[in-house]
Amino acid sequence: MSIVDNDPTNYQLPASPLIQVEHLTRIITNRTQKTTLLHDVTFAVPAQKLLTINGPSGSGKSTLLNMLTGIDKPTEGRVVFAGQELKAQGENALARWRGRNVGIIFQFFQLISTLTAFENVLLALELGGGGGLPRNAWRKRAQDCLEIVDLGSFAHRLPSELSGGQQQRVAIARALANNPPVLIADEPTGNLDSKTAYSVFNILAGLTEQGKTVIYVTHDSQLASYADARINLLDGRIVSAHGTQAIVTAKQEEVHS
Ligand SMILES: Nc1ncnc2c1ncn2[C@@H]1O[C@H](COP(=O)(O)OP(=O)(O)OP(=O)(O)O)[C@@H](O)[C@H]1O
Repeated sequence: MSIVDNDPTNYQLPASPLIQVEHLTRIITNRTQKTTLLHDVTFAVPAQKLLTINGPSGSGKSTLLNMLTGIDKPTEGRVVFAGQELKAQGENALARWRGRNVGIIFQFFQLISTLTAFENVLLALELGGGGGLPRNAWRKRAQDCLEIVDLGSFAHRLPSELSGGQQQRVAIARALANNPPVLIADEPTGNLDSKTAYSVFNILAGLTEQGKTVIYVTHDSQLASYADARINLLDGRIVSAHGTQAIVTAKQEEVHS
């Protein structure tokens, strides 16, 4: 077991972590067996950086994301977000916390097909309460979010009139609508060709300069390597990490990549 912060390009003072993941273990028990989906996972998510969670199918990425968003609870360990432990909150409080603090971006965009790009973003403001803005500022905010992802002139198109990459940019605009400090993207480019994937990755990476902390889950190790910080998972354990304080729990002979 070792603590690593071994990226030679990480010469700046590390930003203080916004999210601390401490000894997370998730075990599922059914009638016949116990399955360990995550095993003693510890790392810090640096504020205003993009951190990738990388690993092959079945390595535990989605399980870990569900803990980070408070959708699932760990069997052991805890997630501490800006000093507050998630587990300590009830379901309703957690849902409110998610609405204020986390914008989620999905692999298949999950835009509402009958609404325009603008209306999809506006709906997020209506459902999320506008991120502290008065109602009369929401339409401008929706348009501004589309401008951030360079889709201002596509605001009145339906999702079916947009390319896959453009739809994912609308989904990023929607995630930004209520101005959360953290964006969590679950295989956001898994459904896109590599060139489009790279441009969507760049948009998300660029948002760190506007103060956002981005957690980006991907099975694409090349894309993951462009990130400020990354952890690599295999069989529910961290097998390596760069640019973040993480505890590697895999034994050397278990590392396949
Ligand atoms: N409810 C469950 N019961 C038993 N095993 C589960 C359950 N949910 C997930 N698993 C197993 O846990 C492991 C981790 O799954 P997880 O979905 O977190 O992986 P992943 O890295 O996100 O994979 P993918 O890239 O394919 O989405 C897998 O082996 C999966 O089969």
